[in-house]
Amino acid sequence: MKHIPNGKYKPYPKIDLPDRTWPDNTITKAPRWCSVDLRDGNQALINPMDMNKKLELFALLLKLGFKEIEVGFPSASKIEHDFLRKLVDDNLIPDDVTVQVLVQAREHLIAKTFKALRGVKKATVHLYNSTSIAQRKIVFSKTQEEIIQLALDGVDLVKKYEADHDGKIFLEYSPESFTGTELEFAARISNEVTARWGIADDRQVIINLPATVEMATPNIYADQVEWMSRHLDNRKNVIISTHTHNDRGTSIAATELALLAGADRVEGTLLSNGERTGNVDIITLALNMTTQGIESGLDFSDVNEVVEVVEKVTELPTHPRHPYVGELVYTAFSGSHQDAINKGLAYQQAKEDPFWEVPYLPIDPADVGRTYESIIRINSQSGKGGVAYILEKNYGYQLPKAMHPEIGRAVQALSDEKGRELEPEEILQVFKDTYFNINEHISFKDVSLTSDNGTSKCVLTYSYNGKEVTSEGEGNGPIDACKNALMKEYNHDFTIKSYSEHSCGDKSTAKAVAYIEIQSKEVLSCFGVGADNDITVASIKAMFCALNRAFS
Ligand SMILES: CC(=O)SCCNC(=O)CCNC(=O)[C@H](O)C(C)(C)COP(=O)(O)OP(=O)(O)OC[C@H]1O[C@@H](n2cnc3c(N)ncnc32)[C@H](O)[C@@H]1OP(=O)(O)O
Ligand SMILES: CC(C)C(=O)C(=O)O
Ligand SMILES: [Mg+2]
Repeated sequence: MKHIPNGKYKPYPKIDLPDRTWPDNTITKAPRWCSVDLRDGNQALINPMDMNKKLELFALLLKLGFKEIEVGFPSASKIEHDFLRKLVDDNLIPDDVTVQVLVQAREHLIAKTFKALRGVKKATVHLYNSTSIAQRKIVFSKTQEEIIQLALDGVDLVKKYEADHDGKIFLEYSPESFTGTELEFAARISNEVTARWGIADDRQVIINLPATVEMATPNIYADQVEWMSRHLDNRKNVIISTHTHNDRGTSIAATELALLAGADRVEGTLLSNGERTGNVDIITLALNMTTQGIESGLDFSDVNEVVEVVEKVTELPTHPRHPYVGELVYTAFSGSHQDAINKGLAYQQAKEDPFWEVPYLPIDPADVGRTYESIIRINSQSGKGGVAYILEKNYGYQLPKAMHPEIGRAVQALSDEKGRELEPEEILQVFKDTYFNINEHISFKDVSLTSDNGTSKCVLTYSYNGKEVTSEGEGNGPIDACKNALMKEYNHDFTIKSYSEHSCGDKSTAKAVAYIEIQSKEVLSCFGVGADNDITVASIKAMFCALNRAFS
């Protein structure tokens, strides 16, 4: 690895909180959710959304159940302004939804923001300024006092425009780049902001603690949130909000631990769209709660629709392994996983208690609008159980368990040869080639059967080495009678080791399928399959199939 100069990177300091309580807590209820897709998500896009895309995403967010939606930065550009106006003018904001707008502590921007908010019944004005050591020094060249003054000037301006606004205004304040800010300073500026706003029981304030850049392990963020929770004045009227980014890949963990540490509200996006590595993914957070039996308050019962809309408006693809929604997350390729899922699904279906205990699947795919059909796919890592599953679920063949290794080997030979995943049709073709499209030294032609006092009698016609033969036989059942008829001419001795049958298809197209396993001196086990409208004929065909496979 390239040499990195000593001291270029430094460890993030520990938080002095020896009596931290969050490690002993558990999440028992959902937080207040706020989507920032239309703002943080949008500002990070190669092509920011146009009006139609914003409207489509807004409609989706409402459908999912969001009650707080950051709709943009209306003072930033015409489209941001026009979108908010469109929502207001076309009456698209439901009464129980609060729209949120982001703004800097600058008068002309706050003035424009309130102009755009005209007619909004309930809005959160989200005021931010960076408080981090680096930004104070590099971007603003301001002292702590000057940065506090900047924030307080912003609060004064919001109050000034609030007075003329016909509707309810809530204040959200973000000490932006919180994770790069000394905790004492973050608490001080937040307390000055809430006091200047006039925090009270009927005038609560959202203090958002952004991991604008994720800089440390998630336990550190939890410590910071607990520390702030203890140091914020009038805590009962402060809504502590999280806003995590995913620079270190742990935004989900950081948010969950922050909830343990006392956060009340979560800002995030769908599928993690947002600056750089993205904002925290609300789908994952919410469905993590669902899998713990907690009502998330959001409806992710059709994740495919969510993915479709988000991919369309962001023009970004979704990783196939994205938690809960990726194309491959309800699919198992490897044999032991397939076997366990297969058994687990059967077990789950058979029991009355709803507790979900299917191995390898932390959530029932049906609960998020995904199907069982795609669960098991076949490649060279797959086992016999997966092959049997595909043949049963897709084509109705219920292969006896003892037959699984035989067909499993045939399918694996093909996937090894192809070096890729096999489609269900290719697996069916292997099945047909193995049991139906085979060389025949002996083939079934016709049978007539009678029964007399428990004895079956048959007249069996078949061709053997090119010659047509008709012979009679008796036995304790039709198959036994046919076997005895056959043995008068056929020169391979064999016994029938196992037999099973089932019907396949719906009433109008149903046919019988039979499986016969034979054994002889030369062959320990060989299966044959037969299908016919008549179950007895299907069984005889299965016997002929087994003989052809064993002795051709
Ligand atoms: C972490 C986040 O996601 S924060 C949100 C970031 N989102 C965006 O920036 C998207 C929308 N932003 C924009 O369109 C533009 O930046 C605007 C319209 C807001 C402002 O545009 P402009 O004034 O033309 O340019 P710009 O953003 O570069 O302004 C920088 C100035 O604002 C100051 N500034 C930056 N943030 C703030 C703030 N929160 N409060 C007050 N002043 C601020 C800077 O110190 C700088 O001051 P200087 O000109 O004295 O050096
Ligand atoms: C505006 C703020 C909250 C933000 O997006 C961030 O800090 O990441
Ligand atoms: Mg952000």
